[in-house]
Amino acid sequence: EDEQVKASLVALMDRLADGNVERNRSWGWNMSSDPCKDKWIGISCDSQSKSVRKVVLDELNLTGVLDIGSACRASSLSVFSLIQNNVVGSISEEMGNCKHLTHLYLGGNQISGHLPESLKQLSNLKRLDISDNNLSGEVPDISGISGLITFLAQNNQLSGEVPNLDFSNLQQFNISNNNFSGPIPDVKGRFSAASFSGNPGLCGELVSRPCPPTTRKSKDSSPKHFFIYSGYAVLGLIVVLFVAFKLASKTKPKQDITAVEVNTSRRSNKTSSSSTSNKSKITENKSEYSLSSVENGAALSSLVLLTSPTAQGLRFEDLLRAPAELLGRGKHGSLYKVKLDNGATTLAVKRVREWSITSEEFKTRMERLDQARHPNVLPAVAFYSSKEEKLLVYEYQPNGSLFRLLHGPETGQALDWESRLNVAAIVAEALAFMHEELGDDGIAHGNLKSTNILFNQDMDPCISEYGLMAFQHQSNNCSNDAHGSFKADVSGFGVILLELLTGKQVQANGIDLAQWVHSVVTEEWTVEVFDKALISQGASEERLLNLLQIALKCINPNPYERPNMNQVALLINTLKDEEDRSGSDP
Ligand SMILES: Nc1ncnc2c1ncn2[C@@H]1O[C@H](COP(=O)(O)OP(=O)(O)OP(=O)(O)O)[C@@H](O)[C@H]1O
Repeated sequence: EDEQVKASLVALMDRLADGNVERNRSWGWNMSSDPCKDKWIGISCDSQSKSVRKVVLDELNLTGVLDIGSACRASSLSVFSLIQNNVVGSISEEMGNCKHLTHLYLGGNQISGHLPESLKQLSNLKRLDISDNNLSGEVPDISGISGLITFLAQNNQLSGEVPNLDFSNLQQFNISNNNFSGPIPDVKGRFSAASFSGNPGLCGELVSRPCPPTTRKSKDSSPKHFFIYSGYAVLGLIVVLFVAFKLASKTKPKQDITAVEVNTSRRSNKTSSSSTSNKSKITENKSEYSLSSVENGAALSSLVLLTSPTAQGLRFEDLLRAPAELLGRGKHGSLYKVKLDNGATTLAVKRVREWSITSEEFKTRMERLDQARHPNVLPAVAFYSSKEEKLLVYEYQPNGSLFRLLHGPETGQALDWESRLNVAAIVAEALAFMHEELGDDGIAHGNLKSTNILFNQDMDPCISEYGLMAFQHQSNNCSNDAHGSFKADVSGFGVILLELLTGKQVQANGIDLAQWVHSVVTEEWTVEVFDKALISQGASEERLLNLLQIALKCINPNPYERPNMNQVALLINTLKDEEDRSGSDP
C-alpha cells in the first residue's frame, strides 16, 4: 500500500512539475526514497502511523497540471495546499477520494474548468480556498458540508446562485469578482458587500441593488424545473402520507416540529401503572426517575420538545419506562443513559437538582439556547421542569469525552498533537460563536470542562451541557455579573488547553493543574510542562509554547485581563493554520 501511495505522489509531482520545473534532487518525490522517512519537500506525516497527512507545495513555481485525485490516494491526507504556483488543468471528479481532507487550498493558480460534483463528498472539509484561478460554471451544492468555515472563491468566472452555505458558521467568505447572479442570502450580518462585489448579476440590500420580482419565476418556469419540482411535490406528498400513517397508528395525537408541550398530568395514572409493570426491566437506578411531581400529576409539569428531529414523538412516559443506566453523579446532578425503541435511540438524560430558577425562566433559557445552533455544540432535544428538579434530554454521544480520551484507560496516546490542536480550535470557535449569539441574553456555558467536551459519531468534538447551569464560580472570579460568567468560560477553556498540553488531570493527588503549570513556568522549566507523548511525537516546540501562552492568558487570575473567546479562537486558528501549512514538521 505504501508503494501505491508513493507511486501516486510521484505521479502527482510528475504532472505538477511537467518538465517546466527542474525538479530539485533534494525535494525527494521519487520511487527510490520514502516520503515520510526521507522528508520529501512539502510532505508531513503522522508520527505514529507514518502515513502522509499533508501535501503543502506553496510557491514552488510549479507550472504543470493538477491531478489532485493522485494525491488523494494517500488515504489519510487531510491538508492539500498548492497556493501560488502557476498550475493549470482542472479539478477532476476523482477528488471524491479525498474523504479525509479538511483543508484544500488551491488559490493563486491557473486552474480552469468546472468545480467537480464530487466536491460535495468532502464531508470533513473545513477550509476551501479556490480564489484567483480561472474556474467557471456553478458551484456544486456543498450545503451538506456542515463544518465549512472558510470559502474563498474570489477572482474566478464562477456563475449561478450564491452557494447555499451555513453563514452563521462561516468565518471567511468571499466570492467577489465572479459572475454570480440572483439574490444575496441572509449572511447573518457576518460579511460585508466586499465579499460579493464585482458580480453584476447579484442583487439585494447588501449590494444596494433591489432584486427584480421575476428572478426566480423565469427560472422556475422552464420545463426542466417543472418536472423537478413536480417530483419534489410527489415526494413531499409521500412523506406527508407516511408521517400521517405513522401518527395515526400511535395511541396519542403527536406533536408539531417546534416546542410542543406534553401535559404529564393527563397521563400520570398511566405513567405510574406502566412504571410498576415495567419494573423488572429497569435497572436499580430507576428510582431516580420517580419524579414526585409527575406521580402527583402536577398540572404544570411537562416535557417540552425542542426542534431537534430526535425529539419528535418523544413522550415522557417513554423516558420513564426505558432502561436507564447511571453514567455519573456530578456536582450538579446525575446523568443517565436511556435506551428507547429497543436500543434504536439512545439518549442522555441529565437530572439537575437545586437550581433556583423558575420554570418560566428555565423554559425561556432552553428555547433561547435551542435557537443558537452550532454544529459543535450539542443541543438539548427536550426538557422537563418542575419546582423540585429539571431534566435535560440530549442525544447520547457514543465516543466518550475529551476527559476520557486524555486520561481514560486508553490514555492520551490516541490523541496526537495535530488532533489536540484541532480539538482546541474547534471548541474555541464553537464557544466564541455561542458567546456572541447569547451575549445579550447573558447565557454562558457555566461549567466548561473536559467531561463536557464529547466526541460525536464523526469524532468531532462537541460542547455539551451549554447554559445548563447558572454561573457557579463567582467567588473565584471576582465578578457576579453575566460578564463574569463568560470570563469563567474563558478560564475553563484555558484549563482544557492545559489538559491538552500536559496530558494531566485538573486535580491529581491534591495538585491543582493551573498552579502546577504556573510554578513550572516561573522556574523556567517550561518544556517539562508538556505531555511527553507530544514531545516524542516531534510536535513543534514553538507551537506548543504558543498554545501554552494562550492558555495562560485564558486562566489569568484577573478575569478582566482574560481575552474574550473571539480573540482566543483567532489566536488558535492562526496557530493551527501555521501548523497546517508547515510542510517540514514531522
Ligand atoms: N450526551 C452524552 N452522551 C454521552 N456521554 C455523556 C453525555 N453527556 C455527558 N456524558 C458523560 O457522562 C458522564 C457523567 O456526566 P455528568 O454531566 O453527570 O458529569 P460531569 O460533567 O462530571 O458533572 P457535572 O456536569 O454535573 O459537573 C461524563 O463522563 C460525561 O462525559
